[in-house]
Amino acid sequence: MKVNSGFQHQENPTNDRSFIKATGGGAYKFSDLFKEKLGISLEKEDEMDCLVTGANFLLKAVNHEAFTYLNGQKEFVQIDHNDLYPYLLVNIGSGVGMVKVDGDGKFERVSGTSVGGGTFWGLGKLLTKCQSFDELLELSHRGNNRVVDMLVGDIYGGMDYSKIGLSSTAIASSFGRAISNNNELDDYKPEDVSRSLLRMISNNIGQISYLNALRFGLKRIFFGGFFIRGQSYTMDTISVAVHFWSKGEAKAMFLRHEGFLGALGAFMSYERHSLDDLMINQSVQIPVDASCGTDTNYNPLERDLNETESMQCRVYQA
Ligand SMILES: Nc1ncnc2c1ncn2[C@@H]1O[C@H](COP(=O)(O)OP(=O)(O)OP(=O)(O)O)[C@@H](O)[C@H]1O
Ligand SMILES: CC(C)(CO)[C@@H](O)C(=O)NCCC(=O)O
Repeated sequence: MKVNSGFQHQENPTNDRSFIKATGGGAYKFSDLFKEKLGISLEKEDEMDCLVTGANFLLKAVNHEAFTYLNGQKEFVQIDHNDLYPYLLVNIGSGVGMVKVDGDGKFERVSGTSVGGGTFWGLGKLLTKCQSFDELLELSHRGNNRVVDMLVGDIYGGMDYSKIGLSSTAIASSFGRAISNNNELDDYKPEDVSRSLLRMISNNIGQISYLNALRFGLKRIFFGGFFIRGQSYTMDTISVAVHFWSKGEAKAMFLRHEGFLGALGAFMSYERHSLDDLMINQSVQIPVDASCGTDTNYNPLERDLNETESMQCRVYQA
């Protein structure tokens, strides 16, 4: 569930309780709990509406919101407001949603995959016995996927398969090495398993995203969702997948506030008069570092802003 930071008291037809906007499945799932324990009503906003509203807002209002990430290099992308649409928004949460965005409030969910962040966390937990998502990520930083994955070179006796553009180090089959040598799970280091899993899932998402972009002739793919969390390896793998499958034609772009699109969208859906309070000469405080997670390499402010708790961005009235 994504909740926004706003909190309101309002005359409500049914009661006079406080309410907050909320979106995603949790807005339904935890509605009774919020009411019972906190006396707060959740006003449900559609998840896809909120995602798109949040992404559009960030892309238009926040300087240096989007960036590419390749070979450890982060490069901010200048967004031309007049040439933003159409684009593909890929939200990697527990599952993955792919949304073709054509404008404000104009979008279509064109695809999705159940192999997403929940898969990494769930399967990773089973395979490595780690206790937290951060621990699993930490493991992946130290691992070597080549121990677990079957590479093209493993199949071709160390050679590239250049005729179809596959180098000897390309993954031919994720987890493919585990079929050999009668190995058991215990024979593999959790670090290597975690890295292979992260690579498999990120690669797959990158590939499906590109194919969907191709399907609709979209030039730009923006990736969001809490799975990414500014992780260099995750972003690098997704970027490489998009680069590889598009033969360099398309670039993956990431959002600095990737985990907050839905919450921001829900916030934006407060009634006009409430939003007006924020507009004109006022600014919104958006947390910039809340999604940094454990990746010590991740600094969303790098080359852009000083280390501050929040950033200011102006909200313009349409
Ligand atoms: N500290 C964490 N604990 C658990 N999962 C985390 C953590 N940090 C990042 N994640 C990743 O974020 C994913 C959830 O992301 P997010 O909150 O955006 O999605 P969601 O709303 O649960 O899912 P969906 O978009 O499918 O509804 C998890 O599956 C996991 O891969
Ligand atoms: C079910 C939702 C929309 C809930 O956020 C998300 O987890 C998702 O897009 N899952 C992928 C489902 C699919 O398209 O196969």
